[in-house]
Amino acid sequence: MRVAYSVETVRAAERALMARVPEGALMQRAAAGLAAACANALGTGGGVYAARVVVLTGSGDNGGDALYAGARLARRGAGVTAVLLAPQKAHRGGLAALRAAGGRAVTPEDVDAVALVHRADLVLDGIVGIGGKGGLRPGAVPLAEAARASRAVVVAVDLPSGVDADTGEVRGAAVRADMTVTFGTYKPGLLVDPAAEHAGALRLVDIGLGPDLDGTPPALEALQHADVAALLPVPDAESDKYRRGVVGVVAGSERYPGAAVLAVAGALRAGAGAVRYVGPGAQAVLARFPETLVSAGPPHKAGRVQAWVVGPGLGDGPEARRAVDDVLASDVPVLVDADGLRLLDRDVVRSRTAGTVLTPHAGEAAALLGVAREEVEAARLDHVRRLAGAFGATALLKGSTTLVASPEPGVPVRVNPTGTSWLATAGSGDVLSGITGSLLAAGLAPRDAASVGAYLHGLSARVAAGPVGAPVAAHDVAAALPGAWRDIRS
Ligand SMILES: NC(=O)C1=CN([C@@H]2O[C@H](COP(=O)(O)OP(=O)(O)OC[C@H]3O[C@@H](n4cnc5c(N)ncnc54)[C@H](O)[C@@H]3O)[C@@H](O)[C@H]2O)[C@@H](O)CC1
Ligand SMILES: Nc1ncnc2c1ncn2[C@@H]1O[C@H](COP(=O)(O)OP(=O)(O)O)[C@@H](O)[C@H]1O
Ligand SMILES: [K+]
Repeated sequence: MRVAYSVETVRAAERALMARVPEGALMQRAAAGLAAACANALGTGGGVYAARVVVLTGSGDNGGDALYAGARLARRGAGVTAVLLAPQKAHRGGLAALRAAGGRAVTPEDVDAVALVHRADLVLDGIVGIGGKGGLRPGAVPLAEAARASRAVVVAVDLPSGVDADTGEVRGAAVRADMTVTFGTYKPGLLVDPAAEHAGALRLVDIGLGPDLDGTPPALEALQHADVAALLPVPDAESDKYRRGVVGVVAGSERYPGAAVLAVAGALRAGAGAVRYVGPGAQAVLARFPETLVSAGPPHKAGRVQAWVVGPGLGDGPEARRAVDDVLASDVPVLVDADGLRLLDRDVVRSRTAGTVLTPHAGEAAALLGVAREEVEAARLDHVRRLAGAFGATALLKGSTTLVASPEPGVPVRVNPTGTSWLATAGSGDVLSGITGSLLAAGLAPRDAASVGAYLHGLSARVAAGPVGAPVAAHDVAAALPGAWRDIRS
């Protein structure tokens, strides 16, 4: 499991650790890891010797880390120039170390710092770290823009400056890095868009915080292969199709029969022993998947299921509404997606005794919360938590960096590490609904079903798109599920 802790938790752990180690030790550990990562990045170009390194230096310890790392690179022969954005407040020890190693420090008033950045091989962003508030100050903006436009490798120190470490929000100008070297633990903002998109590749440097973080719940967690492998429902010798779980799918309409086919496609390959389909798309479903058990009539007459999926392509007529009410009245877990989200009654969801999983994209989440779509996209972590709290349900917010929040406060949000923007294709959400519903039917808890569902879905899309990347259709994602499943279990 990859975990991210809030700034408050990081600060407390750092205080505890600092009390036990010599003064400055943590910063040296950070700087050593940072310099090694920079040397590595330069190694793929011309190497450290004679490389032109510019250190964008702010007023806090983030600048201190960057200056000490700059000193280490200077000792290995790099030409290092620190651009001091707040000359009076630049970290004294770091500055002295840089000068002693043969580096120099300038201010944007003395020199054309933008031109320096344009000529650099490597730019270290030590403007601001976990102490940052808001976007970049105006003085730093042209330098951040120049770094992005230049050929230099841009390495952010701890965080790309200007992004919010706790929320993943970017409320102003921010550095865009090729790589972020972060210290002690990941911060939530490094894993959640839009901030995550600014971070580039992530490197974690161990500074010894582990023991002081243990025992505090992280703010965010990301499953990895081993975690998912442990959760996947695998049949044993005693299994039969009913014990593996039966998932009911209420999806599709005369107008959108394809949504039914895609939801069933996901459900069939995600662990349940059987799939029941209820709705007007039965013919289309059977033509493609003869193994589906289809029935007409209301869902509660379809036979026993261990979980329902309701919503994809359902339309919003009276029958669709009745189907949503019918399913929500059941005593088994229910996943509500797409049109179902427009038809559900919040109080009904809140009063359910079995689990409910809501799977909106940003637009649907915005409608459920009565806010603008842009607000949800700008503050995904905040809104997924609000959604789960408001509906007393597990909320899976789709999009780049899909998030899963539980209704109980204090439970870490899960962020999905798989996925690809090739998934932004019509119908791929229907496949996700089927997968996640199938996992619910197989007995996974709502939070596990939603996060494992997103993981499988994202991995399947990567498998389907291939290592170089190519357009995939939603049915390709469903077809790639067995390959993703095998990859996780191998
Ligand atoms: N505390 C520790 O033990 C360690 C801290 N480390 C480093 O220290 C950093 C935190 O240092 P600080 O607490 O000094 O905080 P920062 O260096 O992140 O920033 C604080 C300073 O930046 C200014 N500032 C705030 N928002 C700004 C903005 N938007 N634009 C420009 N300036 C802004 C503040 O006025 C303040 O002077 C971490 O991110 C990490 O890089 C590491 O050395 C590891 C150990
Ligand atoms: N830019 C992106 N990067 C990664 N995944 C994405 C991106 N855009 C969309 N997706 C994923 O694609 C799927 C689209 O689902 P959805 O919006 O419901 O579409 P549809 O209703 O057409 O099925 C979701 O799983 C979502 O997380
Ligand atoms: K930074």
